[in-house]
Amino acid sequence: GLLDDNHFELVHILIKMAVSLKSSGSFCSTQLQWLHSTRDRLLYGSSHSNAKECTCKKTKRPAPLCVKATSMKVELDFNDPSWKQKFQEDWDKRFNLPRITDIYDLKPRPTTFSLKKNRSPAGDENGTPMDKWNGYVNNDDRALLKVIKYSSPNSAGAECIDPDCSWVEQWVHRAGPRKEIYYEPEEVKAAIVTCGGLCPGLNDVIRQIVFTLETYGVKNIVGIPFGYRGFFEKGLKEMPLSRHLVENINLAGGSFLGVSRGGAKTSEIVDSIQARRIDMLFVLGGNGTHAGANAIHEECRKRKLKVSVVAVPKTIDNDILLMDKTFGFDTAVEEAQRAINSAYIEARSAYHGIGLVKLMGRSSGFIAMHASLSSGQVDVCLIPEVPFTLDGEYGVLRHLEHLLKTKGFCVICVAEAAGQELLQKSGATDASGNVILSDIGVHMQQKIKMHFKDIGVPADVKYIDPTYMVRACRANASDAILCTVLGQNAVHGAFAGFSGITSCICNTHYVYLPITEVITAPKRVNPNSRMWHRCLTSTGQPDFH
Ligand SMILES: Nc1ncnc2c1ncn2[C@@H]1O[C@H](COP(=O)(O)OP(=O)(O)OP(=O)(O)O)[C@@H](O)[C@H]1O
Ligand SMILES: O=P(O)(O)OC[C@H]1O[C@](O)(CO)[C@@H](O)[C@@H]1O
Ligand SMILES: [Mg+2]
Repeated sequence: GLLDDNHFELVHILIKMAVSLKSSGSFCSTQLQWLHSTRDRLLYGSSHSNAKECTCKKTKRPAPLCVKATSMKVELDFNDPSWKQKFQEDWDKRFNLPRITDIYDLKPRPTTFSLKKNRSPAGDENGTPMDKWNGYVNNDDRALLKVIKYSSPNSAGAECIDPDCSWVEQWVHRAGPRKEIYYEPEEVKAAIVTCGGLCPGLNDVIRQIVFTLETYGVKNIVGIPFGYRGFFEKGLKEMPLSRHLVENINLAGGSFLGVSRGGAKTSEIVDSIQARRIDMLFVLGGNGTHAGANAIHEECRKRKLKVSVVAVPKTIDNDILLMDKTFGFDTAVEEAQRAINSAYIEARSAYHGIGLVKLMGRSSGFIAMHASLSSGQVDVCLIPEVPFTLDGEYGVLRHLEHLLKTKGFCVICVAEAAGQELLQKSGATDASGNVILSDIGVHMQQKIKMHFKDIGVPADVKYIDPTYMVRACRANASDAILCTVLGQNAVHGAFAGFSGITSCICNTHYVYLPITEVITAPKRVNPNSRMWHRCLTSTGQPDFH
């Protein structure tokens, strides 16, 4: 809070000093982290680390010179030779999966899930005993979350734990069917609910959850209509689901069950879960939905209910932490680049044509960045993580003048959350409490028209806002596969007795993460990442400030 733009150079020098001073033992490990986040704040207007001010126990330095990462339960001192071990112990605790056996003394039973048909109780048709069959995932199986060893904090996109960027293994739990399960399938009632905005692939996940539940032998499967609202709104009836009913739902976009925002009252939802005798709840949604799912899981624990709450991360925005991507993102990008292509054709065919496309993304610029990269037709990509100015010598408008002069036309892709600081805030929120953003697309359209009128240069502005078209379609092939795997794994996770987890893909492997670890903040594009740099290489745009 004490630093402003003039101090950027100072912070930079301090970072360099901190790295060289670390061996002297006088520097608290987390001070470096704070310096990095301060530099990010000065550079990008926001911090990219989850650092929060605190007091360093070791050096007793006053805040804010010592910080503790919000996600870390222990404070690390990198001069302590055992810091790595402490980090890993803390990591294992954080990523340990909550289980129903944490509150119940339950005995598991052999799984009913098997891909081997016609087996005898003692073994399969070839005489192989079932316990030798290796189609199951062991509870001790792990996948590595990060695989790059950065040699310096200055490496592109570096995510370092200590100033040396030491290699520290960060293991997460592998997803999949276990040999032993904690529910009698015949007695299980399973429910599925889809919350938040629409997203391609919702129906694919619902369908796979139903298929997999039936494979275990579950007979009682229901859909909760219209998101969390379906738990307590009078007149909304649960929908019985079966393989037969959901067989073809993946052929259409949207949600077979309906979605909604707002109205999440955890205690009423859990009252309803109890009254309906639901044993497993599968929750499909984004950040807000995951926070809701975790609250339901915690409330079930408090009431000592044997209920497994398993989430599947859905959002076209791709803004959920730690995972490679959320389902629906790929399809949204594919649809978005169609809009860019139309803008390109319009701009290319007009005299001094300027194509402008606004793309969704409540907190992050992932759709805009990826659609710009995939289309290859964008000259200027603007995302919320990278501040820009429209006016002035280094502003976007001056660059558009240059583009019209040099190539005769241009295409701009702007993320809906970009440049909000340039607009008047409405202060309004939606039913879930999400801020309703001001319209950067319309603002830019007007500014561009006015600017070229003022300087007396003709410009033909074509504005495209594809909004709901990018998310109301059915999943493409890669999303359909992702949905299939995540949906099946969600069911395996519930039968394995986990609750308060999400089924996702990390570093190309399918894993379970505790929900608590993915809801601390929305995931955002790192302006230091190679991906953003690739986007800049592709568009050829300069810095706009
Ligand atoms: N912190 C929270 N605790 C409990 N419930 C929440 C919380 N935040 C949001 N919810 C509930 O979760 C549901 C979905 O939230 P939201 O509308 O923000 O969508 P989302 O899951 O983030 O998906 P999208 O990516 O479409 O925005 C809503 O019913 C909302 O009331
Ligand atoms: O208009 P709705 O349905 O509330 O949703 C709009 C928001 O939902 C998303 O599609 C997903 O979070 C955002 O990109 C967008 O800001
Ligand atoms: Mg949300």
